[in-house]
Amino acid sequence: MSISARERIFVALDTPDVAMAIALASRLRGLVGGFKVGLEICTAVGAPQVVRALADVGGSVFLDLKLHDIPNTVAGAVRAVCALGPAVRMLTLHCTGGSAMLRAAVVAAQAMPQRPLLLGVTVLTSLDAAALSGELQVVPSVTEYVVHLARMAQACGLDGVVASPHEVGAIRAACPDMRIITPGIRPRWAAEGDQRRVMTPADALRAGADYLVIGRPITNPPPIIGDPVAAIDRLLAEIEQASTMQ
Ligand SMILES: O=c1ccn([C@@H]2O[C@H](COP(=O)(O)O)[C@@H](O)[C@H]2O)c(=O)[nH]1
Repeated sequence: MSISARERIFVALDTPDVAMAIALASRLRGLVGGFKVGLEICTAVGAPQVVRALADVGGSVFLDLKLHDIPNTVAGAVRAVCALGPAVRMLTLHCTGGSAMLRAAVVAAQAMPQRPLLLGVTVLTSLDAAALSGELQVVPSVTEYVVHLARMAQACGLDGVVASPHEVGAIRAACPDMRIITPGIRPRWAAEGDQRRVMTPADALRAGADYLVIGRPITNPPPIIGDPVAAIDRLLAEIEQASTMQ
């Protein structure tokens, strides 16, 4: 069954205010595929509270905790997330935690009655080639390193990876069965901000991304666009227009 562009969008609810996040999710439910919650709101109020509140709204939850610790600790955190129930559809962990950590996460999840998809974060979309080769001293190119991490994630049993849209083609060629989730999505009318490896929603979907994570362009759109609902309408119109021009 093919998935619509709308269903491929997860809105990043980056706020410490759970009431505000839930109000926005209630407004946007049905217009997008689901909601991504991460470090800001989960640190402010706790992941269980956030997940339960979003589940009450009826939203599908992408829990972007970016777990990165020793295998035993990550396994425990994965079990705790699994216990939150089926509302959590996806969970992230950093590939750079290494294969022992990734395998421990998979084993822990598989032992639970239900589990979310486990996604490995490759190279953060806020990093560019200069940061990777300079301050982080990573020798391969961004794409080579992302593909290396994706292959490792696949070998460890993860379900997919998080990467920039620029690496989707290379990941797809190396790991055809892995789901690919792309943040770093910027329509032409939205500010890049701290993101570095960005692409428009239409181009990211054309590149083959399975899901797009979009935060500020929807939650805080520029005045010429209007409010979050108008931003989604505009994004979808641009995706539709690009597909008819192909
Ligand atoms: O490499 C990554 C991994 C995760 N993210 C998260 O996605 C959203 C993007 O929000 P925008 O406002 O659209 O920039 C945010 O929650 C990040 O934590 C990412 O950007 N890059």
